[in-house]
Amino acid sequence: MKDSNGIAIVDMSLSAAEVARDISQACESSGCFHLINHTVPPTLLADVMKEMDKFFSLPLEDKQKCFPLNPSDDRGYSAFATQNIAAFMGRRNEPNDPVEKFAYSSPTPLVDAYTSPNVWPSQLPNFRSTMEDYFFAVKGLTKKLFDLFALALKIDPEYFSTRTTTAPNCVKLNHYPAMFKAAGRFGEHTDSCSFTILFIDSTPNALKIRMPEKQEWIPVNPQLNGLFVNLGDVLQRWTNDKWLATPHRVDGQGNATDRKSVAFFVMLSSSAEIECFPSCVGDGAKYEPITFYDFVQKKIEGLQIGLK
Ligand SMILES: O=C(O)CCC(=O)C(=O)O
Ligand SMILES: [Fe+2]
Repeated sequence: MKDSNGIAIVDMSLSAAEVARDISQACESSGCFHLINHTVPPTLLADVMKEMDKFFSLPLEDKQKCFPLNPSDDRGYSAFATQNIAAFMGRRNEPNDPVEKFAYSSPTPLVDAYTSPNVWPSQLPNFRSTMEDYFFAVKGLTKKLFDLFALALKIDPEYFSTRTTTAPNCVKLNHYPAMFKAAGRFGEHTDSCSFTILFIDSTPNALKIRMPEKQEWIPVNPQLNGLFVNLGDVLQRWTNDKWLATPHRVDGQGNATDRKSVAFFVMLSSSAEIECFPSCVGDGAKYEPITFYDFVQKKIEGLQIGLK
């Protein structure tokens, strides 16, 4: 099944074998798919949007009380236009992204080199519990997806669980205020994690992915109560480029409306080695094994990452 723009729709109510087949086709051809009939309740999705609205509507000084204790921690509030995804991807001359964010990680403390403490607003009685419920609901979905990936790739499902025990999965709430000019909202990038589960609002033609075949940018318009999954660099590397990390960006269309999205980045434990799956090595692995921690550090430093 595909949407009107040709993006795969994976229906989780089908049999595991059928879902694994559809995921496999989508990941090989574009690295992304809509997910419908997943396990995250629509009422929770609606509550997340409601609480986000309340948070981003707070006066700036209240949001600033949620700055992380250590400024380099990716937690709590990041003010409007203070981050630059293009620089992270090695492009130095693009403006900061016109977005403000709130980031948090697992409600249960983890011992992992990437973990830093969550920060919560004190003014909103339901914000923290809603976001924690969302974390656990999506975490449960990631476990199901990992099992389906294992089926699709003919590997032991334990492969993923042993490498994600202390993974500092991170949720980012993104708020793009309305703007009356046609500037892009979030620059082109691939995510540095294994995969991302995105929950986007209904602003049309904002998020775009680049389809590998014709290199054209295709809009991602959400399915009703659906989620959108895009693979990150780690799954591409794990699969020796059989599955693709999807380049994506948020365009200026729809800028006249306020836009919100929620990204759940599915990470690995920092010390986990990323090594090509035996079932994908074929004529030889293209990449050296590397720990997840080193992989991300090297991406930040803009280095070639262990290409053979
Ligand atoms: O806002 C969006 O739809 C995409 C955000 C995104 O790509 C990211 O946070 O990595
Ligand atoms: Fe992204």
